[in-house]
Amino acid sequence: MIDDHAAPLAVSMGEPAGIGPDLILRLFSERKGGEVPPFIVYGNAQFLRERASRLGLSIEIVGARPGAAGVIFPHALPVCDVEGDVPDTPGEPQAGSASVVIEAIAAAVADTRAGACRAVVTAPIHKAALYGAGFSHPGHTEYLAALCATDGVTPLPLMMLAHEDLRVVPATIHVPLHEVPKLITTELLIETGRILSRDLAHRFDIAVPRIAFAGLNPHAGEAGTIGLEDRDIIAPAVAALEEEGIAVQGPFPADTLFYPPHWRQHDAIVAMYHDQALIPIKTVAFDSAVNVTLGLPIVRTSPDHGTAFDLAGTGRGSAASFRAALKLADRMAEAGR
Ligand SMILES: NC(=O)C1=CN([C@@H]2O[C@H](COP(=O)(O)OP(=O)(O)OC[C@H]3O[C@@H](n4cnc5c(N)ncnc54)[C@H](O)[C@@H]3O)[C@@H](O)[C@H]2O)C=CC1
Ligand SMILES: NCC(=O)COP(=O)(O)O
Repeated sequence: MIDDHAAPLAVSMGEPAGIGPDLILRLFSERKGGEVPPFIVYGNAQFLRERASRLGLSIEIVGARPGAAGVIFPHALPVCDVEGDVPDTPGEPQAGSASVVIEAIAAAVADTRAGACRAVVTAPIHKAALYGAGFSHPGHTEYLAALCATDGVTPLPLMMLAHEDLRVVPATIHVPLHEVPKLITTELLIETGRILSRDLAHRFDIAVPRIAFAGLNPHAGEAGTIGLEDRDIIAPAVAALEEEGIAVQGPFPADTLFYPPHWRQHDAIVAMYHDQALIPIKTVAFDSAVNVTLGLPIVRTSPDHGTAFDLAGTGRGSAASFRAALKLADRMAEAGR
């Protein structure tokens, strides 16, 4: 039986043309002192050797399975090799690398679901580069939910961006803005509130999570005079969650909800769409916020940023959010034990 306390984190390599591999290699280089929890990379070992060499990092890269990662990590980077031809072309995604990127995520999830790894930490992907290889999801969040389907049932995944005391959850995720009003249903918001409350308690040790809902329209609809969704869809969801004993409030006008004295009164804010949630948190904490997927049977985190093609292969760029993602995955996995 696997002692999952000693199991590594599973880090998927992400887009090879992006900054993700650079940051993984740099964080491995900084592992001494125990600040970075042990991890195993799912990706192409030969490509990682080439990127390390480009960055001037002297790193031994060893093919491994998760069970051996803890022993290897102090002296070499364990890599669960995903075979394929992955050229090292920073800033220029290659169609031929896409299947490796997709398989790396699937393998990391499979090993984590099997208990061989403690949590999944994903490096950023460039979705457009993956569609030619059959990828059909708008992001990791949706792909991870599909990979976690059980008996044909796909869990509802929540995207949460978390930074110290500010946590935001967009109720709709990767969808065009014009589709948002029809996708926001009372049922979706109730389910979102339930999952958020449960996972904040279970994974973040917040005994009674306080959740605020943002409105959709200016001034949360101004009593139904500037749009009806706030009154007719969001308010009933808040009332239903309150009936269930969940500490919820709202809908609040979104513009002033992100005024610090307001958001500090809540453990998490449910926003109605992607940018309503992500603009405030990336504005105050771009360097250190972490993207977390809730609602899954596994822990998944990732840095809050994307592939940063302009920085890939240069050694520049901040590893702070990626480091925070590793540390948060470690803490969440521990909290859920
Ligand atoms: N979890 C994931 O897989 C994510 C993937 N993406 C993907 O990334 C691609 C590029 O997206 P963009 O909107 O351009 O966002 P981006 O985050 O890649 O870049 C935006 C700006 O932030 C800078 N930046 C990003 N990471 C940085 C770091 N670690 N240190 C310093 N500066 C950094 C970049 O240089 C750029 O100027 C898209 O294909 C998008 O879908 C975006 C967000 C998350
Ligand atoms: N802007 C963050 C983002 O879109 C990340 O999406 P995902 O790949 O983690 O689903």
